[in-house]
Amino acid sequence: MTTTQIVDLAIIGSGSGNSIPDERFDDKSIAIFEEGVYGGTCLNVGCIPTKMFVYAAEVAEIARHGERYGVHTRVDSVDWPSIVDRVFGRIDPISVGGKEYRVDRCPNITVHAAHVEFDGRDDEGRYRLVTADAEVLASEVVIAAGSRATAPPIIDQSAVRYYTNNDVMRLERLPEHLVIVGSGYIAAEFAHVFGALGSRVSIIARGPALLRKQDSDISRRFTEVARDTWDVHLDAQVTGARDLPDGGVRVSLANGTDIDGDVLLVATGRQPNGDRLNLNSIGVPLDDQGRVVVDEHGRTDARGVWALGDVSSPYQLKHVANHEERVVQANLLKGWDADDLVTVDHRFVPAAVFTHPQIASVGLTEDDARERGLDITVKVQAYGDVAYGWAMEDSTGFCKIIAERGTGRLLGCHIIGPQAPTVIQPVIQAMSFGLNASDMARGQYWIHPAMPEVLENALLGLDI
Ligand SMILES: Cc1cc2nc3c(=O)[nH]c(=O)nc-3n(C[C@H](O)[C@H](O)[C@H](O)COP(=O)(O)OP(=O)(O)OC[C@H]3O[C@@H](n4cnc5c(N)ncnc54)[C@H](O)[C@@H]3O)c2cc1C
Ligand SMILES: NC(=O)c1ccc[n+]([C@@H]2O[C@H](COP(=O)([O-])OP(=O)(O)OC[C@H]3O[C@@H](n4cnc5c(N)ncnc54)[C@H](O)[C@@H]3O)[C@@H](O)[C@H]2O)c1
Repeated sequence: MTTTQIVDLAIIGSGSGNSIPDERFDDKSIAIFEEGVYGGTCLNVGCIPTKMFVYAAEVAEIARHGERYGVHTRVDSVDWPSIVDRVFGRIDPISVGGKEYRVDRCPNITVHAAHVEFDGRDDEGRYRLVTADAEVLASEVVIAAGSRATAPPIIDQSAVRYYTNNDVMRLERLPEHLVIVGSGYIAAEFAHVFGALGSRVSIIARGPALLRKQDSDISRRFTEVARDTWDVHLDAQVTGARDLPDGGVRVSLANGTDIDGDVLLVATGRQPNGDRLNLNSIGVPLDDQGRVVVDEHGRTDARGVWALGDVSSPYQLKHVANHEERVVQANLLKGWDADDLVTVDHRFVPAAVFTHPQIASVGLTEDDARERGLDITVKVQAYGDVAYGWAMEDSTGFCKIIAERGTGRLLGCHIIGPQAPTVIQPVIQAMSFGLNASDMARGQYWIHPAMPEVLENALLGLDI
């Protein structure tokens, strides 16, 4: 039987959307819809569990290479089931607790554990949201429905058993040989995790390099390191995939190569979930990438309907989804027509790939800057040429800074090497607050001999 509920606000998705209702929303009736695990991607199948596995992988890497520094360590064995238990033994209760909090301790909030879609508007202009057993009429709606893993049709339609980030972290056994299709963030992070923990890893990339959206020098260096570490297939076109009688999988390539492994991971991008919301019924368009179209305040074309995060953002990153959530949250409180609505800030969005070596970036790549016709100066500083990188005997890491000649305006920074996501943070700060390269380099102390000296030396080396 269908029940009907009338609410002030409906929120689709319990990832970043779950952070919207705080005490300032206590006087509003709210419905939250969640078709999957409460808490969304980052908590359950994204950032948090992956980085817990990455940390275990780092521990293994350090143990494996201790010999080089005169410390006699090695990896005796890896207890994969206990790693899985530790990770999800900590994460699952957070999801359960988050849902219980909303259900039991927020009297103004109803949680619908169901898939929801729009079904137009009622006579009073409220949005009609329908699940299998409920109808909710909402004055305002926040679409925070995220994105989902996609697989190329050749794999999806082949009936081969494949994994995505949703289930690969819960494998019962560590695979002997993991085959990964894709060469972006998720491929790079899981190659590191499984490789360091003891799996043989094959990566199948359709292009000539891995992590091709990075600055080309970073992508090139990472590809070199990856080829020394894993079995990497570049310019490879998948022509088929099938299960093998022994329980393994075979991925076939156009050049005639068959890659046999025991687990296939597909990491070929994530599709925004706006196509599963019947948005036509309320006149909200998707752009050519499938994202819900929003203005700089998070408003869609339908009055009272807002969107944020992976479903609408050009950046599929949690810190961006969090930022957009805070913008939409503030604007909901101000009101749709307020003349002081908060604006999203996408000027300097940083990102990091927690693979090995770590990678971090902010701003323009060198190619982007040149394509824009900017007059630039570029400095590449090796980790091995500053004290801490030298102490580590690092031979692959570097920091690349791109600045505008004449003004010293910082345009981009790209780092590959130990602690890259931490080392880059001062550049994000400088760019966000308008500090130029010379002032940043000379206007502060840099702790000696800490890793950020790689950044200091890169800045000092610019020919401004
Ligand atoms: C493996 C992996 C690792 C990642 N690591 C990082 C990282 O290290 N750093 C980083 O910044 N970002 C990372 N990301 C990206 C980050 O997880 C996402 O950008 C972020 O979680 C998006 O948040 P969101 O609120 O937009 O969507 P989500 O958290 O995905 O929430 C959307 C929710 O909506 C629900 N939903 C969708 N449609 C409906 C519907 N019709 N009805 C009901 N419910 C619905 C979904 O079930 C989901 O729970 C990673 C992603 C993955 C996959
Ligand atoms: N550390 C982080 O911040 C982090 C970690 C994981 C994921 N994420 C987010 O999640 C998003 C999704 O990650 P992802 O790795 O799936 O996507 P991605 O966009 O990073 O990489 C997709 C890869 O799949 C390849 N590909 C796409 N279609 C293909 C096809 N038909 N056949 C073969 N290869 C194909 C692309 O060439 C690319 O190498 C990322 O873009 C990122 O925004 C972030």
